[in-house]
Amino acid sequence: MASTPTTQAPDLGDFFKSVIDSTTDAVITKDLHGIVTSWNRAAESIFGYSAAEMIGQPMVKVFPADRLQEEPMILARIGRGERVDHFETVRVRKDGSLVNVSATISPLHDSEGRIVGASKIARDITERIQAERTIWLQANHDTLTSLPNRRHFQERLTLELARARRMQRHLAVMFIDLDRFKDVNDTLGHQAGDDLLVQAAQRIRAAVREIDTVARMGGDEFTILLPDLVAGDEVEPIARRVNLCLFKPFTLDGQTSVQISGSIGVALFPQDGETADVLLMHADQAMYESKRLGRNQARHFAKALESNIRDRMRLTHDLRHAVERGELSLSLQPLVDLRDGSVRQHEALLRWVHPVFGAISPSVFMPLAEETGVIRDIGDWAFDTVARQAADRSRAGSPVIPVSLDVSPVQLHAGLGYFRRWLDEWARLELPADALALEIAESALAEPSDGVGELLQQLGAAGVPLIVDHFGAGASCLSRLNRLDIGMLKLDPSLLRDLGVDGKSTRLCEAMVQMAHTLGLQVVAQGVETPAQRALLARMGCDFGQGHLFAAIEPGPGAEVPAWPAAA
Ligand SMILES: Nc1nc2c(ncn2[C@@H]2O[C@H](COP(=O)(O)OP(=O)(O)OP(=O)(O)O)[C@@H](O)[C@H]2O)c(=O)[nH]1
Repeated sequence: MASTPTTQAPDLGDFFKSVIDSTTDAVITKDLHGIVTSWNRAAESIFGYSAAEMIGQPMVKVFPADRLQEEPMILARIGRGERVDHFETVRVRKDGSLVNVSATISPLHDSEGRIVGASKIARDITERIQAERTIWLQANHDTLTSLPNRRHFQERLTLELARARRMQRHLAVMFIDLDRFKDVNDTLGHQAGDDLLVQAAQRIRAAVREIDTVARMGGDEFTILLPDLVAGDEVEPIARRVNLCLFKPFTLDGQTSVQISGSIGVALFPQDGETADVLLMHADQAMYESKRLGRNQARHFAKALESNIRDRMRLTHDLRHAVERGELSLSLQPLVDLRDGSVRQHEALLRWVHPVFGAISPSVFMPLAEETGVIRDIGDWAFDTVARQAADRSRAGSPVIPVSLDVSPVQLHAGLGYFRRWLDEWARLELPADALALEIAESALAEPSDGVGELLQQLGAAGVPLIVDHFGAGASCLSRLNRLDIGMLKLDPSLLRDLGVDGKSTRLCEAMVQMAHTLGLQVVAQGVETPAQRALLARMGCDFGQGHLFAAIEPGPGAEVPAWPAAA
């Protein structure tokens, strides 16, 4: 800065001039019209204007456009003889940059006590404000995604609730939990998981309105605050957009394509809760309802709870007609020979696409089908479909690939008569007896009633290959394996989770494969997802693999984004 005379107020003695020029605070005086009358060295360095450039100029020359209204307010207070203490504001430097200042402005009096202007002492607090901002950002934001964190979200929610109450508006809280995110970490690594979280955060942010707050609550949980709603039904299309944006494949590490989905719960103010805590809790509960009903969907808290029972009744009712309405389909999952990669067999899995609710997870409809006994009709339909397809292939001269069907305890309790029709029909179609296998869950074997044990023996004797499904997931009943005519064991996917990562899990799998082979059983590993798992299983002698690695993750009907569940 040029060494121009800086203080031009004629009434200050040399002593005071040197004191004022030696301070690091800007010391400025102005008249009652806001015209600068003195400007010390520190003012020159803080604002970048020399005294010559400022004296005689309006003080507002250093005010940003959006703060111009502060000057009349300050001058009015000075005119009333009041002081403005530690006023924190922003000013603009000569180079256009902004500077945060804390100013104390006091009235200046002439020798007769009349107010003639104001003195202002201003301190540059830019560094302090930036440090405070950094601390605030760290305390209120998630470092991975840069989204607001739980604490910030709760603060915003509390503020917006107060506003919604005042303005008589609605407000919504959305709770989102990614589905099966753990699998991404487990199969592709934590870094890829992080990458997915960052991309998911960006997608969710882009799917909502500018005024909405998206936060990361931790792990794979996100929340959205939707303020200023006229009615709750505005939330539905937003929830849909969020479901859709998460359902589109993600590219991780620039190359691996991964598909996930999200389960959403919605709670509305005021109908579902009046406070931040209650709304968050209810949105969370509704999110769990979405998970329970098959994931990849959104549920509204009140509707979710109210309609829970109604939905069950409706699904139970509709399930009875699903067969005749053509809503069921079978998806064939290949069992791949781990030695040469050939497909030796298929498992036929049931899919149900409900006309209103969309794809319903088998984990939802199978228990209903069992409770109501409808599973017997559905089982018959599955058998007839499989038999027809096999007969068509056979007639066309193609080899019949063996297929297995899941059989529930309810079907087993129906006795041999139920299966006799299947066996007769299979024989009538001149299909190979060993080309139809039945899969029985390990749990059904644990304590089979006498009738079921006998039935399994009869089926085995009739040449029907029997497979134990989900072996190793529950109470494995090894003695049954020996007594019944079981030909194959399917290891539960949970056994593969830590394969190759954790030595114990790897040894456990190996031991199960050896044990099965000792008993003369073939082994299928279910839930094979990576080439590394496949190679390891092949090395330990496992016969077959089944899972995403072999069946491309095709969306198919089971993976459609379902409709918002309308209250029936
Ligand atoms: N990569 C990564 N993983 C995280 C982070 N924070 C938590 N996790 C993992 O996120 C996973 C959350 O899994 P859950 O939500 O319990 O389970 P999920 O696999 O999503 O299954 P569902 O929620 O039942 O669909 C856990 O495995 C955590 O270890 C993180 O910052 N980065």
